[in-house]
Amino acid sequence: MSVDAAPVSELPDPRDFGLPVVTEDDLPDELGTLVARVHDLVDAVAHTEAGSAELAQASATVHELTERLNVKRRDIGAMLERPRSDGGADYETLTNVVSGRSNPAAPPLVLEHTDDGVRARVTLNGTYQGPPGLAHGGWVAAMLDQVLGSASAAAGMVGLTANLDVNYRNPTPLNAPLELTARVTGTERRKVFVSAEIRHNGEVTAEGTAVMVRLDVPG
Ligand SMILES: CCCCCCCC(=O)SCCNC(=O)CCNC(=O)[C@H](O)C(C)(C)COP(=O)(O)OP(=O)(O)OC[C@H]1O[C@@H](n2cnc3c(N)ncnc32)[C@H](O)[C@@H]1OP(=O)(O)O
Repeated sequence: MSVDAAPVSELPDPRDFGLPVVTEDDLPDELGTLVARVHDLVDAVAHTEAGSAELAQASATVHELTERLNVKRRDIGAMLERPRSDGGADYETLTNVVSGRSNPAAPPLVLEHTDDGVRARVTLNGTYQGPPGLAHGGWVAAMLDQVLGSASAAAGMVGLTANLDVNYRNPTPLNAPLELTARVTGTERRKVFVSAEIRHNGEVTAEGTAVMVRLDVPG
């Protein structure tokens, strides 16, 4: 097994897969503000103890807003194109549920490239609760899946997760800063082997490994 990453400049263009592509210029600043506020709204709804009248009023307001926003909907599968300093481009799924820029359900996870892979920082609010006061194991796996896939993509190998293996070492806390790290550990034909960890205060709460299978570019 060896690490045999393709140059990042060879990353596939989502347009070749028939996916719509938007740029940061297509995203108004107000969308970012709305996403952050709806993210907070979900947490507020999950934990409110407001009375019936207040709840009825809030429900009507939210319903009206939903109708207004649904008048003009973006196509599902839209990809956000971000220019790189070397002239190439990075792509991310705009509504990705873990890291999507326009998805209020995303934690949101802020990701950066490192010398050996990727690092992400995130704080999960009470919306991501599983056991009382702790992060849901499914979300822990989802976040690991995301950084594992991103590490593969960062190495020039965009693929889908074929296999994901998670070990929960310690409870993952809510409302506390978490750090995720991931890297490619090897390749074999179209298979990309990746590993990742989640840490809180330097202590590993969960670790994962995955087999990503590289996408075949159409044509
Ligand atoms: C920037 C990106 C961030 C993305 C982060 C999020 C990542 C995700 O959540 S992806 C979504 C979840 N994953 C999916 O939906 C994938 C569903 N599965 C599939 O589509 C297919 O099974 C797929 C694409 C993985 C593989 O199918 P296919 O392209 O036909 O590959 P196939 O020819 O069968 O296998 C290729 C190699 O992978 C291996 N392989 C296939 N499945 C597995 C598996 N489950 N476990 C281990 N190895 C596997 C095969 O053995 C073969 O290896 P070898 O070269 O040694 O013979």
